[in-house]
Amino acid sequence: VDATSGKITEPGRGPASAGPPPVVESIDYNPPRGTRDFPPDEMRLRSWLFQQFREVSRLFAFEEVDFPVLESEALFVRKAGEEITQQLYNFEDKGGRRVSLRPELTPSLARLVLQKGKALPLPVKWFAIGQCWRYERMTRGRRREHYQWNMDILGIPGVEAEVELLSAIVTFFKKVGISSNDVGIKISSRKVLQSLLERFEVPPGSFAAVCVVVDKVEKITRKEVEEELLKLGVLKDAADGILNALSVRSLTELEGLLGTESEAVRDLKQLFSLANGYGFADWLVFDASVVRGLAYYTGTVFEGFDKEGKLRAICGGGRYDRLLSTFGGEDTPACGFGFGDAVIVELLKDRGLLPSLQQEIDFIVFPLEEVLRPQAGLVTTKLREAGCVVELILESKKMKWAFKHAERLQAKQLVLLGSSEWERGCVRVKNLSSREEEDISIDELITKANTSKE
Ligand SMILES: Nc1ccc(Br)nc1
Repeated sequence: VDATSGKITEPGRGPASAGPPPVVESIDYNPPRGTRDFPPDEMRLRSWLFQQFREVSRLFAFEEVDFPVLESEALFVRKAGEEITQQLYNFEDKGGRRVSLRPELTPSLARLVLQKGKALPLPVKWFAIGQCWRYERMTRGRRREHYQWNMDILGIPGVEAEVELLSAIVTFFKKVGISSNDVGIKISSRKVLQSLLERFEVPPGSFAAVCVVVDKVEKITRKEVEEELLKLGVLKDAADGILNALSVRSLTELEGLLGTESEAVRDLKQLFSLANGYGFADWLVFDASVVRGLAYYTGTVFEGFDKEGKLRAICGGGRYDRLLSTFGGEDTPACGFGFGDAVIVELLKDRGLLPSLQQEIDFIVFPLEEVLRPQAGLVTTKLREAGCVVELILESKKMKWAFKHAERLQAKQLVLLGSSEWERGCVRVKNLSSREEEDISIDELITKANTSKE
């Protein structure tokens, strides 16, 4: 590979007497458009973030699951006009199958639950962290992949499930240093919209599509929303009534609008009351305009938002009681959320809450003479067996290089093997912060290492 141009040549092509082999093509060192590499610094932050996701999921007694990033396209084809289904990263594979990179995890989770069938006791409490894809026209220059943390509860029809999920989200925020001054969670129910559509005699078959349009209300103008609603058979006065109703500012006002028998009002009152019991009601805000953009939500919907109003939704979720039956399964109550890896990092950056993450090296082992390399290997193995992070210098180097290397890696201690010390059964250990040094036996070194790791 030519170091500057990155051009590669195919070795061994053409007759022996021919000149240099032809350049076949140049390799672009950047990842495909809209995708990211994770070099060590970024990977440490991603691993830290996923560790927080996993720790919260563990505390809530959820089990981790995963699915193929490639799924049958049929899992995601829906007719409600969602952006997510219009940007499928889909194609026909070499076997002529219609497949797609997953744009979300919920349909895969539903598929696995249905695959397990009655053998799977309910409630199911599963979480997953997976890369999701969209084919965004590069005109908008947005990313085409992100990682999403999902938690889902299946088999619980009541808002007790939503409250657990909301508590998990709040637990995560608190764990990374975010408070209810920084972030809130908007709560509503699609049953609000359902009641309004019934009141205005909108055909029930357009419910999902209406939700998808109404979800755009903060992204496009009200006039454009009304035009899109009109195309779905929602007449002007109905559209006005619906959009005005979604601006109610309290559950009391909502009850005045929908009546005391409203399921939406009952669910939301119970949800807020339970959240109060858990101690996180201060994170929640009723907001009737929240509908979320996924067609399959049927009840409670929620989204995390930053109170400075600078960022896109941090996370979002809701109840999807009909999804499994649309896949041919039994009607199974379900709710869950998705939490992306991008907005949360922007928020942590903005709030100065990014953790400082360095590689942690306990020992650098350095044979001063190559003849002592096998012995250096022995010391290294024993230190690693004691649970220490050890960097063994793999080439013959000068002492000055070793010290600079230790400095760069911020290693704690440097173990030097020299023939005179070795003949006395010792190694020299330099503490790189205190600069103290001592000759100690290997057994003593390992004993100290074990003690430090207990
Ligand atoms: N659904 C989805 C997939 C990938 C990205 Br980036 N954003 C949303």
